[in-house]
Amino acid sequence: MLKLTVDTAMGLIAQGTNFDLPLDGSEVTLSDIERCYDIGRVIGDGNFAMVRECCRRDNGQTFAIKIVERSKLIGREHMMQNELSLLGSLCHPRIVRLVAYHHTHTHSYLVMELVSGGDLFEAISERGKFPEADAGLMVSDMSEALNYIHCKSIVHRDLKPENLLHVAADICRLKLGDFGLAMVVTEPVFTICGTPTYVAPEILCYGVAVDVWALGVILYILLCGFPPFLSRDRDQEELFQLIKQGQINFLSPYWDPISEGEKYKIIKYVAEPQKLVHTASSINLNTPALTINCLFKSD
Ligand SMILES: Nc1ncnc2c1ncn2[C@@H]1O[C@H](COP(=O)(O)OP(=O)(O)OP(=O)(O)O)[C@@H](O)[C@H]1O
Repeated sequence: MLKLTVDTAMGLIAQGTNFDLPLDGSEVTLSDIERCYDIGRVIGDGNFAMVRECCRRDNGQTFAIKIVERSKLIGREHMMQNELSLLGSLCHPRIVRLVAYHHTHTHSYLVMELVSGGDLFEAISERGKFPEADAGLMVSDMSEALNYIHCKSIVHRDLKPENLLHVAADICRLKLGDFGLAMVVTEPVFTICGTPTYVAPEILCYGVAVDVWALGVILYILLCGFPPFLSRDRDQEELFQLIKQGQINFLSPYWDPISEGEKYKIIKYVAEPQKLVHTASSINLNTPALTINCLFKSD
């Protein structure tokens, strides 16, 4: 048995018990993993990973285990590194906690806090849209998470409903996960990435403001059930054109019950990051994040 050690650089959490696997990232076998964890049902999947519930055999604690086939990451190894080093360095109640990670010859295993209420994408698919009060709570949680990472100059770059997890079913409180595309920004970046619906217009030159833009898009979807920028033919070029024009429409009858004040705030909110990004080197996104935080509190 190896005594569990804390890797403070990675921000890994000590459990203070004997544990069967090394936590320094050195290679183990699948049977080592299975000896430590009872790996259960699938709770989610993405382009690169399958996420399952798991239970530590020694003390019965449950976690989510993200299983990544390493062959799928060839050329994208940095995604795993980001998730380990950036997520591992974060500790915030609104951000999914990374507990440990293990590698076998073929797979990587990220053991994370289990956030059991399902992701926001599923919730939007089921409920369509949310009352302003619930949307306000969720936006406030996202805003707190963003504020925390932005203060550390970390940009998430893939803020979308699939990466926001409900703490419990029917409770509108969220935690942010999937830091595969996250990076530290010290100067404007010139890479296009993310998911088209949530991509900001300044995709050719941006900073942490891209997360604030995506939050604006999510807020719009929460309130009416469909995205503000949409190509009927699913044409990505057309979608990017619409995003660059930045014209937000509040279609009737969907937006009729929502106050003019809220609509104005959404426009301001989506417009704000663009203004900030154009001030280039000294990007400070705490301001819009706080603005978002107050969106539903001021009326
Ligand atoms: N800690 C967790 N607790 C509960 N469910 C989770 C957790 N982490 C991820 N999930 C579920 O698994 C899904 C996929 O996880 P994740 O987004 O991290 O995978 P990915 O392959 O990196 O995704 P992408 O395709 O966006 O790159 C999430 O949408 C969510 O439903």
